Amino acid sequence: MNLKKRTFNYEEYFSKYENLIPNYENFLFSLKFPIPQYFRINTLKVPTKEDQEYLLEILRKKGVNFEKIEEIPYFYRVLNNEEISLGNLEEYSLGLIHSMTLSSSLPVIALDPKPGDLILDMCAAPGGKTGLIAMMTEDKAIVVSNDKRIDRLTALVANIKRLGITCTITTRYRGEHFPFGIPFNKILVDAPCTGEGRYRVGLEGEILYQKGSGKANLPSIQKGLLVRAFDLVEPGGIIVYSTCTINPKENEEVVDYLLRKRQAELLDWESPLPFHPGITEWEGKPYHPSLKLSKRYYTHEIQAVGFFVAKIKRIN
Ligand SMILES: C[S@@+](CC[C@H](N)C(=O)[O-])C[C@H]1O[C@@H](n2cnc3c(N)ncnc32)[C@H](O)[C@@H]1O
Repeated sequence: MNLKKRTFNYEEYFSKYENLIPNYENFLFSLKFPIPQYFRINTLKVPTKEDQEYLLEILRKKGVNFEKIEEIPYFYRVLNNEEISLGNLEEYSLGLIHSMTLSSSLPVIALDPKPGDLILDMCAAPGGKTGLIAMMTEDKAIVVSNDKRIDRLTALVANIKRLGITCTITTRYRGEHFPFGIPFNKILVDAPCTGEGRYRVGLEGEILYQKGSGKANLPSIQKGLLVRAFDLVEPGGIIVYSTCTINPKENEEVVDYLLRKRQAELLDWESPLPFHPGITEWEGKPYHPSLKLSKRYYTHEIQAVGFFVAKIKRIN
């Protein structure tokens, strides 16, 4: 396929969101800069304050400049982005740290995993959120980490091993067909999406990191995943639906679809990062008013990948 045919000018591409994205000009400007790298300390392998301080000191000595993220425990922002590749560090190979964008923690914070929970991570690979769930529950929940792609499952299993996690079972199903019979009390649907929250802009105004055009049916896949998650979770259980895209058709409209099909309600939760409420209308189509409880995160406001997060409760 001719790659040029797939790339768009960014101003043209994002113009449909001009009235949706706050401080739109700042948003466009921010796309010209790389998103900072972040890492988190893996407390499963580095549990004590003393060892954490020692680890940070070693990283400093190796030339990693970073600052602590006050809002989210154990996360650090790399300040000398261009000079550092976190994945090449020995501390990464040993599983003492894990690199993941800051906003990737938000769906897990919304899920609020606790020791003893039985959790399905429906689209789990390569495992950033599974790893954080394991860390937040001190490896004491049971986490079924599922993904449909074998190549990505390989990366997931490698990450689980590297991070010293023992509480996971990995499975390979299309989420829409994940089998019934396991009484999950929490399910994370970190859905495949167009990834607009990751897009950056090249020197000629071309969009970088844009995925292929074979994703046209994403909203229907996302709806299938979310409805199945609802049917799998126990009554009273929690589902978190998240994407790293801006498109309301992959976000609010998917949750709106669930609210029309099933007895579900949106829940509020305390966000550590600034957000904008979900929208209740797009291109003339009204969504359920409670969608304002979902949360939109924009790259230029959080200096991380843009995200959408909705916390949902199964009522009956
Ligand atoms: C946004 S990524 C997940 C990232 C992951 N949660 C993490 O934190 O590392 C979406 C994942 O969904 C998987 N996927 C796509 N379609 C799927 C389906 N129908 N069922 C299950 N997984 C699917 C993809 O292979 C991809 O790994």
